[in-house]
Amino acid sequence: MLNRIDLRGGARDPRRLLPRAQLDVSVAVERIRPLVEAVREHGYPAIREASERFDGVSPERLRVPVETIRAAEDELDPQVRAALLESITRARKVHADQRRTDHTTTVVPGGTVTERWVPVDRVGLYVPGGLAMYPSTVVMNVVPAQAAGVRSLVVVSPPQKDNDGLPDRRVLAACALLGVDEVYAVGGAQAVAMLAYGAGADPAGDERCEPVDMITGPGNIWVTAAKRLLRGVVGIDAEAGPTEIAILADDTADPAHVAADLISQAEHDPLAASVLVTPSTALADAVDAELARQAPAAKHAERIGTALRGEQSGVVLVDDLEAGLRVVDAYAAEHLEIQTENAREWALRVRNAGAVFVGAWSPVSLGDYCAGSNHVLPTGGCARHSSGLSVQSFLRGVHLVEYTQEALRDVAPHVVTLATVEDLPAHGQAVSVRFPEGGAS
Ligand SMILES: NC(=O)c1ccc[n+]([C@@H]2O[C@H](COP(=O)([O-])OP(=O)(O)OC[C@H]3O[C@@H](n4cnc5c(N)ncnc54)[C@H](O)[C@@H]3O)[C@@H](O)[C@H]2O)c1
Ligand SMILES: N[C@H](CO)Cc1c[nH]c[nH+]1
Ligand SMILES: [Zn+2]
Repeated sequence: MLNRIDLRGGARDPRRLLPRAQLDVSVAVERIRPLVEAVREHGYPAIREASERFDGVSPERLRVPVETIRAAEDELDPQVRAALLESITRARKVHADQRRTDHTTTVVPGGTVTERWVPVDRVGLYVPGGLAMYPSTVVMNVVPAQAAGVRSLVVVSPPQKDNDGLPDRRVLAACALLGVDEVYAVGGAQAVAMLAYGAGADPAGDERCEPVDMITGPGNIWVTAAKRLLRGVVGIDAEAGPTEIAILADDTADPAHVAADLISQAEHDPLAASVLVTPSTALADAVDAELARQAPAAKHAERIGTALRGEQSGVVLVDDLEAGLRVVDAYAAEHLEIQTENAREWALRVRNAGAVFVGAWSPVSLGDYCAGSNHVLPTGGCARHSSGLSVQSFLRGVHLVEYTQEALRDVAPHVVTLATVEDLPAHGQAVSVRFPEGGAS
């Protein structure tokens, strides 16, 4: 069922040979550029037009009334409430430990640098809602932002035809559980553009959305493309686009579990990627047989089948686990499962992955909801340079530089020398002028 890529015999450039979708983010950026421009120029009317076109519904007012958010919590199924609260509690535990403390370094007597961690002021959190609904993503966005101390949080999520053009009810309830009361019914690239540029007074009323300083959260390829396009106008977290799972497995792995995990992430999107890397042809054959058995019976069989058959998915055959490790490092998956003997030892050697799931009892689905870890993770190879969402994503390190007169006098000749080397003498002069008696050059 899965495409086979045979890297046995020492293929030299695994990164080029590994499966990845052709419709990549750079192509999508050009397609959404006019829409983003229209939102910047026209605000609400352009957003409405895009919602009508892509979501088939455009609510009269984009901002969800606070009473509607609260009512969604009141109406929440008790079992769903309990599960969300468990997810919030576990996520809060892990994220509380991520908070960095300010630190002062005494560089020389009288000369200190203090690093202060200052939260971003206003943040826009994207919660997807196209093919699936994501109350869990409210948790994964909001918990780290709150732990960082962000003062102003706004959630955007696509309008739903079956909820009067409001975002999904469970998404609204999760917002209420976390105390978020600024929510807009808008999704896709238009939501990202609205957050970045703000949207002025709505002709239909008096609402307005103030621009944010940073946008975080996952989404489909259009959302990811808009984040890439608007990076710089606003800060963004890593690109967290269509989901990916890679599994490094040997003969000890259970093919039924491996197949179920590959299917679980293929369920997100026809563009999702499911990749098995193994030295065992016996396992590859058994997983294929399991996929053929399990995938057609899944609720979302159609998009699962599209994702599994797509060029972005496949089985990569390698000589041994050492070669497999090089392959998964080159691939840099959003999620990497290690289902091998001594899984932890292999996991600790992984350099590039959004998150690593170790052994038979830590499937990606656990991390999606209730492990305590964050599920907003870098895709498309971005795990080579970026991390998943964390408290740190919402903090900026600001240096406080404090030198006494004596400490500045001591180092002044070095500053003047470096300024002269760079032919920026005014820099040196800004120090020398403070010591007219000399000694600064
Ligand atoms: N990497 C991560 O951390 C992570 C986490 C959760 C989900 N995901 C991914 O998020 C995605 C969720 O996708 P989804 O579709 O369910 O919800 P979504 O909210 O991301 O996308 C739906 C929105 O896309 C917009 N849209 C559709 N076609 C468009 C077009 N041609 N141009 C501009 N906008 C368009 C619609 O307006 C709609 O509001 C999946 O790909 C899933 O794999 C990733
Ligand atoms: N697997 C997704 C991250 O790529 C997160 C998620 C949310 N709900 C289910 N799964
Ligand atoms: Zn998932």
